[in-house]
Amino acid sequence: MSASTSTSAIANAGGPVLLEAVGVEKRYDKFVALGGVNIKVRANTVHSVIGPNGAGKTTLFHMLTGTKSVSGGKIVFDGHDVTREPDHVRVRRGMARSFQVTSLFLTLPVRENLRLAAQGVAPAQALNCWRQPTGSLARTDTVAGVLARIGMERFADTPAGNLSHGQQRRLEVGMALAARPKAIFLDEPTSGMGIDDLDEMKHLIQSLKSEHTVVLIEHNMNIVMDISDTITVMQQGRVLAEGLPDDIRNDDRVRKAYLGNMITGGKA
Ligand SMILES: Nc1ncnc2c1ncn2[C@@H]1O[C@H](COP(=O)(O)OP(=O)(O)OP(=O)(O)O)[C@@H](O)[C@H]1O
Repeated sequence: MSASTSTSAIANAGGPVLLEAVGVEKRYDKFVALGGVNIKVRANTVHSVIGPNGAGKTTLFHMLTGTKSVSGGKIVFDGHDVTREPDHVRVRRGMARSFQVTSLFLTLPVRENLRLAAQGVAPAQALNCWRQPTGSLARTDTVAGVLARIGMERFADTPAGNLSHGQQRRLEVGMALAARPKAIFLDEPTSGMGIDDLDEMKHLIQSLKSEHTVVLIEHNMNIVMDISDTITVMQQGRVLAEGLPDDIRNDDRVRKAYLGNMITGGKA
């Protein structure tokens, strides 16, 4: 299966295209990190990006969310050409990215973390007294909704630094949700998690697509195969294949390039 032959199956999954990258390139001097990536993410789906280390997954996230500029190509989000827009403008358009633990205020309770995120305050800005929080001051409803969504109501008053690793990872997702985004970008949300936390994170991600669109980088193939509507496989800065989980699982080139033992138990 190639990216093109699976298009008809993908066309039936999810809503209209919310995010599209066309021929996106990223070069670092002569090194080509992305060599012309095309991707279409449909609304209210979980769209996973997988591939071996160094394939360009995180670089693609940087391009889509605007944390780094493209060397070529085009990115359209929610009907707007956002290719040259910086990340904070894309956030206002409805993109949110979940960063790792560094995005938490460790000494503040969970509820306060979410309240600040709902106001658009990131830790990097917290000490910048010149920059006012945006939005209404008390986003009580948003915070309550997010607490319920991430299943952390009983930890609302617990300082983020006292949470377990798995709970902190869920709170990071909550921080992104507090901005009430259309699309949420999760970069390895299960990394370093124990088995119990994995299941909760899996259900949380799956639950998000009723109200959001999820773009996910994830190395845990059980989770990817269980919850993805569409999977894009990257290799050496290009899209190797795209399709439904079953298509990807059975794709010979994907098995050779990446999955192999990961999904077949060594019987590939
Ligand atoms: N600032 C940079 N300067 C030069 N090369 C870079 C830079 N950032 C990333 N790269 C290179 O681009 C390639 C893609 O990196 P990227 O982090 O996007 O891969 P990845 O698929 O996310 O990998 P992983 O699964 O290990 O996180 C790698 O070879 C990496 O070394």
